[in-house]
Amino acid sequence: MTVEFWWQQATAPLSAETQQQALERQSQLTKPPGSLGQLEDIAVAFAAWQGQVKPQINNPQCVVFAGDHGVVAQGVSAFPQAVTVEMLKNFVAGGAAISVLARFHTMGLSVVNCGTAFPADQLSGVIQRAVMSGTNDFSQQAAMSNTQALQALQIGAEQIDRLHGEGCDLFIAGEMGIGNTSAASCLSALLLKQDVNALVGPGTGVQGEALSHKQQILAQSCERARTLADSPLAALEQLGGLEIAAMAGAYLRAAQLGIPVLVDGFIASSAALLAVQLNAGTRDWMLFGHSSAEPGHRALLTALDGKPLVQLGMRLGEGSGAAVAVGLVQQALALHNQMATFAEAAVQSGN
Ligand SMILES: Cc1cc2ncn([C@H]3O[C@H](COP(=O)(O)O)[C@@H](O)[C@H]3O)c2cc1C
Ligand SMILES: O=C(O)c1cccnc1
Repeated sequence: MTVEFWWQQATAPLSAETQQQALERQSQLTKPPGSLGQLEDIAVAFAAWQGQVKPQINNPQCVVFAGDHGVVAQGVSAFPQAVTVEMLKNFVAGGAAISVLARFHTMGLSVVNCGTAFPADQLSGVIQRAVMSGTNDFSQQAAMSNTQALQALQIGAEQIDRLHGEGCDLFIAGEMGIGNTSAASCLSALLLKQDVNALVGPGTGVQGEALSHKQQILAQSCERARTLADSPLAALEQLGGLEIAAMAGAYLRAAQLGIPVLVDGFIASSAALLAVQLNAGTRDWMLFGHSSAEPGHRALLTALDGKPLVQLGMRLGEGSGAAVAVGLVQQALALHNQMATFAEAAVQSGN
């Protein structure tokens, strides 16, 4: 295959040898085979990723990518657009949900401005990478140009290059952007070739007539873009978001550099599907943190064949659903690494 774009380069290989050795170790631990369920699968996956029979996570990192959405002019969110930048301040000040969870798990947290409608360039502690002042209103025209889409994908890759240099061994992409359930719904509809109305949900709390209005605007937007979006990249340009593009770029580069990712909810999974459609090998490096209450998430998880670790009725984004699952991943590795074998504990094994 000719490589036209950076994301088409091969993703990192998995170690079949340490995967096999980890499976054998699981069969020798003092428990009935399979009794730790998905926790066993996580440990074996990390063994294959790290090329170590006893894998460890020492440096988990979360990056929240922020971007605004022109389509909010159509009244598709329950909150005003100014909240995107207001929340950027809150992330840095330590008061947002993801700030608390990052502290709780001793996980690094970075915040990247990919392009907001209100000024954010003076905010200290925010990595400034604005591509444009929020996307165009995609009910009327393409959300972004091809050049802007490529730039936004690159923002995510650049963050992974930085974190790889710092020894990151588990990555979470979070997002903030009023209106981004609309972008995620439309992008997913095109990528899944599904009716957008099956994917649209309340987001920040849009209900009743306002939800019908959101559905109508998003159906019109998909109709406008359908013939123009003849590739995953074109779908991103037509109906995506800057932060969604950056998340996809981050997933793509993480898979190339061999960093496992824990995917968050609906928005993150739309970026994950985009990444997998741009390079199928990206899927090999993904775990799924939770099942979001946003209805469209189920279709994305099905398409990605992802088994979420928890279902808590969360519908926040920011990377929060993946962050709560970090503790489960850490427990899976602790059990795998520290449990005694039948021989060590002098316990009789089954037949
Ligand atoms: C205070 C606040 C904090 C948030 N943190 C994440 N989101 C989430 O809600 C937004 C998407 O929902 P919609 O498409 O309905 O606007 C995104 O910013 C997402 O990250 C938030 C939303 C609000 C209001
Ligand atoms: O699941 C998500 O990512 C989500 C759901 C609602 C609002 N914001 C994000």
